[in-house]
Amino acid sequence: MENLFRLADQDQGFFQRKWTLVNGPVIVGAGPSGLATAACLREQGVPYVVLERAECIASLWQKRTYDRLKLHLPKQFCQLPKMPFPEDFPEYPTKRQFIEYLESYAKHFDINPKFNECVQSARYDETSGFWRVKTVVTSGSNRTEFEYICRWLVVATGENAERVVPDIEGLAEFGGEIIHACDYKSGEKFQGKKVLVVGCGNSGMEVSLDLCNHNASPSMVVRSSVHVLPREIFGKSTYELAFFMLKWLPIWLVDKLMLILTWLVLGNVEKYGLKRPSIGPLELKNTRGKTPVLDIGALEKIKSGDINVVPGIKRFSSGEVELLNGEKLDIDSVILATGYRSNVPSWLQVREC
Ligand SMILES: NC(=O)C1=CN([C@@H]2O[C@H](COP(=O)(O)OP(=O)(O)OC[C@H]3O[C@@H](n4cnc5c(N)ncnc54)[C@H](OP(=O)(O)O)[C@@H]3O)[C@@H](O)[C@H]2O)C=CC1
Ligand SMILES: O=C(O)C(=O)Cc1c[nH]c2ccccc12
Repeated sequence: MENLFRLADQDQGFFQRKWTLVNGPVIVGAGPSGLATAACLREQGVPYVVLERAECIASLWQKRTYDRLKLHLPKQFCQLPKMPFPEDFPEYPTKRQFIEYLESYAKHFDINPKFNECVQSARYDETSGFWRVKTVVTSGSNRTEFEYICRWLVVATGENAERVVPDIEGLAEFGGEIIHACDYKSGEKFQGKKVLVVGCGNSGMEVSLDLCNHNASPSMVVRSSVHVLPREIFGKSTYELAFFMLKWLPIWLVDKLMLILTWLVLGNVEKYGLKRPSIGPLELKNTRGKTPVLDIGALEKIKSGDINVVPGIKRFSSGEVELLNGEKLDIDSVILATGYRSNVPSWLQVREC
């Protein structure tokens, strides 16, 4: 303890840093994982503090998702521990239903995150055996620095904390609207527009489909390769099937079987410009974290030509994009479905081994 007080005192220089000793873990992030951790600790009677940079739980779900979003894995794979989804939820809950469930989950387990509190750094102090977690609390234009001292740190900030915005030549000269997929809500305002969707992950595919459904004309950039799988294979969830097979079979064999089954359901998708990676879908998820696309209708639109699949981008110019094959397209808007990244490396200070 003496060590601890010395530690906390070091920083109390010109302006006083407020600090608290947490008698249990500090959980960073009030998304599904942070909430699940907090609920399990609550049940065990372990105290904790949840720190959340946004002013609400599950901010990615509440603020950075489009209207038509549904879970694309069956509900039994997405519910949090100790409280199942309500019986009347459909197999694939909507974003609204999922948020509603998370809100009632937090309420049920009496989880009260500290909102608007952003972790700046977390460092483990070997001498004292404590974590030192520095935060900034924002309230209007006020910023207050704070520090938590705790024995355990739970990192629950996810893989999608920050948007990835690529630096593509000429993007600044394009002149039309450019948004990231996290700011896309619906295709309504793109009616009649020619839209370039950059990226063909689940976001790129679903945004392109939504644009079609709102009578816009999307071109979707596929710069490398992508695994498109059906959401269901012969009435069974593809994810469930893969999950089941993995109990008995090695991953390479499950990958082979999944690709055979996928071929039976979807046919050869490479002829539509959707080249498959050389590594199987599960192996790719495992080694590179790249999620397969679970098709919910975009493929039909690609086959019918309503979604135009195009190769990588060379450069943008005013109202136009030039592709790597030399083709030039007139476009009105650009949607960057270029993915997300974790922000953990920017604040978690771990010693290099
Ligand atoms: N219904 C659901 O449950 C949904 C789930 N998700 C999930 O959210 C997570 C994020 O998905 P998503 O937003 O699609 O991001 P992803 O990281 O999965 O995909 C990003 C895409 O952008 C491409 N890309 C990146 N930079 C460029 C560039 N400069 N030029 C051309 N293409 C580029 C990537 O291509 P490359 O592969 O060549 O790098 C890739 O196709 C995933 O886990 C996904 O499964 C997303 C939407 C819906
Ligand atoms: O949606 C995600 O983030 C997933 O991880 C889905 C997923 C991972 N591995 C799979 C294998 C087959 C189908 C879906 C998935």
